[in-house]
Order: sequence, then structure tokens, then C-alpha cells
Amino acid sequence: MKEVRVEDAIGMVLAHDLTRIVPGECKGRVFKKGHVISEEDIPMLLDIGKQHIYILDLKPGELHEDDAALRLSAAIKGDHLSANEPHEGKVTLKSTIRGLLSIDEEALFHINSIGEIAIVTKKSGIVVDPGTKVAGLRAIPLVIEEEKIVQAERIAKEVYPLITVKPFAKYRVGVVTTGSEILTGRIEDRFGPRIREKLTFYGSEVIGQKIVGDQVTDIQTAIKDFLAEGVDMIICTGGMSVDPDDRTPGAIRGVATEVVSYGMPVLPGSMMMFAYIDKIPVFGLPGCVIYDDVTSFDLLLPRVLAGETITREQIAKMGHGGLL
Ligand SMILES: Nc1nc2c(c(=O)[nH]1)N[C@H]1C(S)=C(S)[C@@H](COP(=O)(O)OP(=O)(O)OC[C@H]3O[C@@H](n4cnc5c(N)ncnc54)[C@H](O)[C@@H]3O)O[C@H]1N2
Ligand code: MOO
Repeated sequence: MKEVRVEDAIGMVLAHDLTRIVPGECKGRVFKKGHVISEEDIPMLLDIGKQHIYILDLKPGELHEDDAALRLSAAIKGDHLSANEPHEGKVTLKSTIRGLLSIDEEALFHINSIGEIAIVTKKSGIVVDPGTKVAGLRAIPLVIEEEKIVQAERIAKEVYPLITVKPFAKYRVGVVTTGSEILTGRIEDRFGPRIREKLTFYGSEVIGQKIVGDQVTDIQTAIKDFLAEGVDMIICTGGMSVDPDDRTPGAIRGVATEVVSYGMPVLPGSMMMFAYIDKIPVFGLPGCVIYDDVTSFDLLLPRVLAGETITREQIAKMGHGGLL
């Protein structure tokens, strides 16, 4: 930074914010860090007592940290995110809705590999609320080579948006509850309330629950009846493991057009099945969902509600960090 007489500072760049205080009237920034000083600014600078100022001697091809952060923000920011003005060189992105945070991890890695740029995010795939901070981004030095930002912009453009929050659609869900102990009334059903509670959080609703025994044909009939009623999603509960009475996976398999996965590398909840009947997602939920607070269901459900088509690869990747 250089100290310069204000009269000699025309065309130069302020190195930091300048504040004006008039008691009872105002206190605030009159010139922003990075501002290019013009001739009209001189009276105001003298009014606030500045005969000398610190200026940034930006050469062509160099960017101030605030401008770098703003350009990074514009390059990566997708829908349902707000960005603040740079503060100490940093821009923070916040979610404006409840939704699924979605980040292109590979592009993020490439941008952070450029050097002197830090884009810091929460984990992709988590559920965020309005006001949740999801990313902070900045250039590390006060002055950065513009070429580095151009490189980041190029990477971001290819995958745009690099970071976004996907809203949850409102699903109408049918629940098929298996288990002879529930059908005969020996045990009170605990799955229905648990699923209702989770779906309500995302703005979806359970439109019906059919309680069937352990017969494959009964489970399949219930699924088909829900399809005829026009549900957007089917959730089958119980009977997902290895006992002779655990018929749910076979029943789903018999009516599915695609079984994406039976078994997931997530604990608890490894015995979950996920399938499609045409475009309708079908879950087979293991017993642990009524026992454990967080299971594989909580990882996969928000992705489905956010409109993602679930693949085997996506599920296989959940093993890393999948011990909940
Ligand atoms: N030998 C093995 N045993 C188990 C395995 C395995 O791989 N090998 N997997 C374990 C895992 S992991 C889980 S999770 C459970 C999966 O259980 P299921 O989905 O098969 O559940 P059920 O056998 O139907 O019931 C278990 C338990 O939960 C009660 N239940 C079921 N549905 C309801 C309901 N709607 N309301 C209230 N209670 C319900 C049921 O009465 C049983 O007590 O399997 C492990 N075992
Ligand atoms: O792996 Mo089971 O499906 O935890 O709890």
C-alpha cells in the first residue's frame, strides 16, 4: 500500500473502506475498499478529514480481493442462494429456502487447486434451511492475478451452477406396512407416524397407509392399488432382512421396473431397498428406521424429493461417511 495526497489519488484504488460520521445524522461507509477515486470525490474526502489516503496500486491483470470474491460468487452461485457484499474480502452464500444442497465436488476441487482461491462449502447432499450458510469464498491475497479468477470462471461455467439449493417437491405418498404382528394387532404400528413426521418436514404428505401381512401377493396388491390412486411415491416398511417371513424385497422386485439397490453402504439402514416402478420411487424400509433417529432413509429421501434420479453409483458412494 502507498500513502498518497488525495489530490494526487485520482484514478487510484482505495485500499480499505472510509467512514463518515455526522453525530445524530449518519455513521457509515462513504467510500468502499476498492473504489476508484475520481475528481468529484476530493471534497468529500477532505470533509471527512482525509488529506492522505492509502491506495492500492493495481497493475493491469490484477484484482482486488473484494472484486475477486464477487466474480467467484457470480460464477458459481445457482438458484435459491443469497450472496452478501464482500466483508474483509469474503463473500458468504446462504440458502434462501429449505432444500437439498447440491455441489459439483469435482469442479470445486479443480478451482481450489488453482491456488490463492478458497471456496469453502458445506457437504453436498445435506438438507439446508433458509439462512443456512452454505459457502464462503475469497481470494487469499489482497491482490490476486486476474488470470486465476478467469480460470475459475471457466471451470465454473462448464458445470454451471457449481452450487445450488434444490427445492423439495410436494409428494403424495402411499405407505405399505408389512408384518403379521402389525396386521393382527399384537404390536402397535410405529412406522406410520415416523414416516408422516419425516415427510411433513419436507412438505410432502402420506395420503394413505395399507397394513398387510407377510404375503408377497398382498404386498404387491397394496402397491398396485396405490399406483392406481396416483401416488408419487411408495414406501414399504419392515420384512427387509433374512428371515423366512421377510418377503418385502421379493415383493418389490416382482413389480419394479428397476431395482436400483437392495442394500446400501450406510449404517444404520443397510437393509434398505430402493427401486422404481416406471418413474415412481419405491422404498423398502428396514426396521431400524423406527428405532434410530438417522438412517439411510434420511440420506436418500431428501435427494428423491429434490427431484434427483437415484443411481447405483450414487448409492455406492454413500459408504464414505455412511457410518451415521
Ligand atoms: N441374521 C440377520 N439378522 C438381521 C439382519 C441380517 O442381515 N441378518 N439385518 C438386521 C438389520 S440391519 C435390520 S435393520 C433388521 C431389519 O428388520 P426388518 O426390516 O426385516 O424388520 P422386521 O423383521 O419386519 O421387524 C423387526 C422388528 O421391528 C418391529 N416392527 C416392524 N415393523 C413395525 C411396525 N410397523 N411397527 C412397530 N414395530 C415394527 C418388528 O415387530 C420386529 O420387532 O434386521 C436385522 N436382523
Ligand atoms: O443395517 Mo439395518 O438396515 O441397520 O439397521
